[in-house]
Amino acid sequence: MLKITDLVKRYGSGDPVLKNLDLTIEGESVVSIIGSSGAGKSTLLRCINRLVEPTSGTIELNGTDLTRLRGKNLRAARRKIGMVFQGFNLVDRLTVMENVQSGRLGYISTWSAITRRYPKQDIRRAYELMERVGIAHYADTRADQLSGGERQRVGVVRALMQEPDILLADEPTASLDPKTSEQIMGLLRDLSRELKLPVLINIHNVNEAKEYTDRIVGMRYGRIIFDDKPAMLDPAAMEAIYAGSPHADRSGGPDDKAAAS
Ligand SMILES: Nc1ncnc2c1ncn2[C@@H]1O[C@H](COP(=O)(O)OP(=O)(O)OP(=O)(O)O)[C@@H](O)[C@H]1O
Repeated sequence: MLKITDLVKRYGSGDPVLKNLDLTIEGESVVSIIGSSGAGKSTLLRCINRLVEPTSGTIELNGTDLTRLRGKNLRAARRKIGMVFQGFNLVDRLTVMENVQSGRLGYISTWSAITRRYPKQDIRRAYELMERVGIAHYADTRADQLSGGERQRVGVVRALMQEPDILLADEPTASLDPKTSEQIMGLLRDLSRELKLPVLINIHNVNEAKEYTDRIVGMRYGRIIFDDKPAMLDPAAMEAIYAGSPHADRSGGPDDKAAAS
């Protein structure tokens, strides 16, 4: 369970960009965070894995307060947080298998990692996951030979190799065409169910949030102003979240066919 309490983030001496946020995510559920540009969605995700240092408040993952951890304990806790990125963050010149195995860094010895002598069980697990997402035949292919959707599948498998307790996805479909984008969202939803893994997705595409996630959290100016099932995201809620922001912010950008109501 992820339990965020009274989270504040201020960059430098400016106004807080996260203002006393409370958010709890239990069990296997797919939660999307929506909101206009600058609402604080990425900052929230980055506070959870401590890429950004929270100013105050607590972030508990299965009972451990992540905000208090340092050094070895922080590294151990981070292993339990899988991250999927908009730009995939793969190492292009490495193969798919090598990229996927980088999710095991921190679990295996430095020597094994440098010599790429991965433990048998890690190779077996990688193949299982790659089969599951349809990229096993690319195991020995360089990452830069793959399409965007395939690269994101590599990113997902790499995150799952960490045996995470939660998966965070920062605009995971923003670089993909609409069809591929839907496939990746469907995959994240299905994997959440199969692996009983909570997934938190920062997403601009409201239609995809409605279709593929169980719960929508709407942010505005650093606060959560909507937190409910997708069906409850009515025009009034949309207006509260997006009032005054450009149309593209409310839907999926220029490629999005049907604007959110
Ligand atoms: N490293 C930083 N230093 C200073 N201010 C920052 C930094 N990162 C983000 N901000 C500011 O914090 C606010 C929230 O930004 P954040 O990126 O979290 O919003 P967002 O909702 O994810 O936006 P987008 O959808 O455009 O990615 C913005 O005003 C932004 O300018």
